[in-house]
Amino acid sequence: MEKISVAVRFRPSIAEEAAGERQWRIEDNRISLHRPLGTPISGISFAFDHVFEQSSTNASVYDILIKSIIHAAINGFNGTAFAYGQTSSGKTFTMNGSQLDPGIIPQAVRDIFDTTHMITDREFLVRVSYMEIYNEEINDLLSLGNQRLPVHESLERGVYVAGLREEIVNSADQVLELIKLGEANRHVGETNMNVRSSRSHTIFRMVIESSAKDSTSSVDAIRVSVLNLVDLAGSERIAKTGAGGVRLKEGKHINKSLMILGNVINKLSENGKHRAHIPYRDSKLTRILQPALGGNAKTSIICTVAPEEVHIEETKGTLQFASRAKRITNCAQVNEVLTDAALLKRQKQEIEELRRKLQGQHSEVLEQVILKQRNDMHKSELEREKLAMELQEERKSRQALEHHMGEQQRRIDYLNELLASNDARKLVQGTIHTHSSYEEMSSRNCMSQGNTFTTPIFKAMPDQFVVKRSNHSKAFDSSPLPENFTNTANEDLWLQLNKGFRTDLDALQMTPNVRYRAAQSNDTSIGTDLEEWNTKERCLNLASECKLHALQVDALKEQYDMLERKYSQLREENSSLVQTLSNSNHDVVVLKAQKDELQKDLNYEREKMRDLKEEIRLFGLVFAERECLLNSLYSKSKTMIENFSSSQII
Ligand SMILES: Nc1ncnc2c1ncn2[C@@H]1O[C@H](COP(=O)(O)OP(=O)(O)OP(=O)(O)O)[C@@H](O)[C@H]1O
Repeated sequence: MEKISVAVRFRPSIAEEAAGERQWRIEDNRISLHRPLGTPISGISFAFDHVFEQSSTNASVYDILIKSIIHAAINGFNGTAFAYGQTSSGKTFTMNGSQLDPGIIPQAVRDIFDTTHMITDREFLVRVSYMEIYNEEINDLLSLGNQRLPVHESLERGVYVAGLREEIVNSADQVLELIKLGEANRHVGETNMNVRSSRSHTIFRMVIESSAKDSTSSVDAIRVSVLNLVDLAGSERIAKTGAGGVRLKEGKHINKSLMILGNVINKLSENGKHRAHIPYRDSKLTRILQPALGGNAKTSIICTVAPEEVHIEETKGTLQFASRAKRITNCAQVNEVLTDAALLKRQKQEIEELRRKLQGQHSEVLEQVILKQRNDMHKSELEREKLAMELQEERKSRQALEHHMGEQQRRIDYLNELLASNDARKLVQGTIHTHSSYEEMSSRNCMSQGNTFTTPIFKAMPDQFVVKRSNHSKAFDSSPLPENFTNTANEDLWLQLNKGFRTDLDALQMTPNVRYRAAQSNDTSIGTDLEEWNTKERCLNLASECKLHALQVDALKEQYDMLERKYSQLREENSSLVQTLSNSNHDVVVLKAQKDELQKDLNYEREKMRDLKEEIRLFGLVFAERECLLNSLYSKSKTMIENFSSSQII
């Protein structure tokens, strides 16, 4: 068990400090508020793991607070670092930094690649993703088409965002390019407080998998760690940011999710014994950060604050949040995976084989080929996963619809049965003529009543309340309550009562243009008629609802078929990728054989050259010997000739 490490960072003051203002003072990682005259204000003093002054750099924040988490992540521990604070207090500056003073994210990326390159006995696979939570919806910052992604949970993967693009990477520069792309897609906007205010929470995620290089056994564990670097949107006072319209809506979502984060931290900071339910599920942010808050991760929070007097209340709020966060304990452990959940494990054999064969041959180019193939394989895996999920959803909604339709059908059957028994009863009583539709029934009723239509009585009605249509319809300006208000109403009366609301009269047109008379409450056939009428109408409604559902089912079936097609297309693509991979394996084998042949020829030539050299050397030796012999013969004969000539002269 270890505590979350919490630091506070003051951003440089924007305004000149005026005399007579309260001030924050920093002493040995303790922050306290002082009166203008310098005396401390009691009760406003906080201690943290570290406090960074206004002049601090991102490099020092990284070294003191973040580096250990990054190194632990390389060794298999989950890690999270996030920046929390009011708007314009320097969160984005801390996470992203500037050209001159790179922030935590670029420093972490460089550190990861520098460190993993130095570890020679392990092989690493790093993948990255980048998402934002904007107005409580998750968007993929690396793929614009991936919006409103769902959060899922599984035993193997824990809480994860389904369908998020993940890129396998092998250099810091490559990751920094991806971050640039993501930054361009992030929601930012201008407020009174910040010209480039982050309007969403962003989570930059790196998954680091590693395995021992010399391990050949397929049951060896692979370490998988997840590193989240989070730049939260800033809490804001709507009055201060001057937000309206879109900004206001964003601000409400931001404040709400930060409030839920605060709730989670409050609950976690309570004494373990009395700890209540932790509301992780109340927001997407807390759900995704769940392992970082009271779970299996090493976590650092950097709380950024503004030093100005005008922000004292917000700063106090941030410091209180930070104090509570300091009490949270996490339980981080190395994550070792034995199943196929590790990507490295799934890809390892093929890639290893390829790499072994390609060793020494244009290695940079071939590394790129391997990386591309890794990414293609991973992408098609993700795509397949997404499609499988969509298929499952479709299946569920189809099942639900079919179930619903079945229910409707049962209800229709039941109602038909009811009707049939009702008809039978009436036949026995001899009071009903056969009819097959609602219209028939209506006309039968009209005819059987002469020129009058018996309307059912639901409650006790006042005598006979009769509506009579006249042929003219005029709009009236006022509706004085008629003095002679009787039980008989004609259109004029309706118009007076409704201030000329014609819609009511239009509705009345649905009934035959005849004089109506309310039925007497003692008419015994009315109850049955009403039941029959209602039943028929419900039948008609249900039938049309069924038709609609059938249409929906057809559309869903089509969509389902389309998804199936897409799924099988992807499978094909995947198998063609595997085929390409095996082709390139084959090419590598051929290349290697050619190289071996050439090597053999070269060796043969070398040997020949050595023999020739030896021959030349021997020849040189013989030549020198002969030359020596000749020289001595020459000098001997020369001496002899001289001797001979001198003996002749004497
Ligand atoms: N430590 C710092 N050193 C230099 N400049 C800083 C520092 N912190 C913040 N700033 C500057 O202050 C301004 C606001 O900072 P930033 O955008 O990082 O705030 P924020 O907390 O991310 O705001 P929001 O929540 O609105 O997105 C920026 O211009 C940034 O460059």
